[in-house]
Amino acid sequence: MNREILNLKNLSVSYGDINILKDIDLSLKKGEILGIVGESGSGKSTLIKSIMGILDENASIDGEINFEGKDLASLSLKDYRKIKGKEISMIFQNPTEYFNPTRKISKQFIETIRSHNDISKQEIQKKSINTFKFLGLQDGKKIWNSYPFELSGGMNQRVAIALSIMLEPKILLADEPTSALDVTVQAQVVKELLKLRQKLNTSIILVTHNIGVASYMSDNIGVMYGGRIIEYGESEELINNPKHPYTKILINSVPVINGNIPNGIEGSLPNFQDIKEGCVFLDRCKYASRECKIKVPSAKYWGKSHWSSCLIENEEIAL
Ligand SMILES: Nc1ncnc2c1ncn2[C@@H]1O[C@H](COP(=O)(O)OP(=O)(O)OP(=O)(O)O)[C@@H](O)[C@H]1O
Repeated sequence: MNREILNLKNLSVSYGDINILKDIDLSLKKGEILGIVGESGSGKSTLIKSIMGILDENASIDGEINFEGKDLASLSLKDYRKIKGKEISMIFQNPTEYFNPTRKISKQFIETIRSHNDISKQEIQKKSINTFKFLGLQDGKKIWNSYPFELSGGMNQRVAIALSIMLEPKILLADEPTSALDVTVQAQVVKELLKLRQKLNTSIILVTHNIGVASYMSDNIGVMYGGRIIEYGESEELINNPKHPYTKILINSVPVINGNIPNGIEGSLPNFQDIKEGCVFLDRCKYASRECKIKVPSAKYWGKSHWSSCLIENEEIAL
């Protein structure tokens, strides 16, 4: 059994007076890929930014982020900096957030790697070109000497992935890593992330709005709604046997080749400032009862690790 590498306990995050993440409990094992799915605005980025220690200045954090025996939420910025980028690294949705457009790739790699490790420029160049190759980028020398604007979006994303794995992080946080790319490049990036896990046993948290991508890649999936995890389980089990009405809607909204075009998801997420008591999915749930208005559902277990938080008896919820 692989050991646990990250454990979030009662993690809550607020921006000013507005609470966004509420009581998140999650665990990640060595070599595990955990998918976090939900619509835009459900709090997915806030979750991984809090693990990476890059929340905006107006954010406050409560609860624990335990990484190899240290609670990251209580570390000083200086100690956090030693971990982030090296032991925990992140791939952004848009590689332009990563690179400075006016500086060559080589300079940016050397600077980032040297801020953590004392290795020579030649060694960094050699390792970078090998990492480019590992990610299917053949012309490594040319890329090394390029500016980001000279590379395509797909190439930039893979070079950004190369930089984030150069120091062989134990955890890789991937925030919609494929959504800015065209479909063929998306498939390549997904394959490379899987290869990375296979080669280095890296643990990955993959944030995506696409439950199809999450189910293909992840061992376990957490479904996020209104800043809460509302269902969690082993991927295949969760996809084949969803329990929360929102998970069922999300699964039905995935386009199927040669199948019906899904209708999308009716309604919109609640405003965070309006979430008070009761179930967070209340306004969009056609099964909601009076009890759902006043009671926050606790986790109901359907198997060893599969749980959902919903008060409605599951037989009543049609797929
Ligand atoms: N610095 C901030 N100050 C105030 N509110 C913020 C800040 N950053 C994010 N939010 C709010 O937090 C909520 C959750 O945003 P978040 O980006 O985590 O969601 P998301 O699920 O990742 O969405 P997306 O897929 O669009 O990135 C949103 O309502 C957003 O407006």
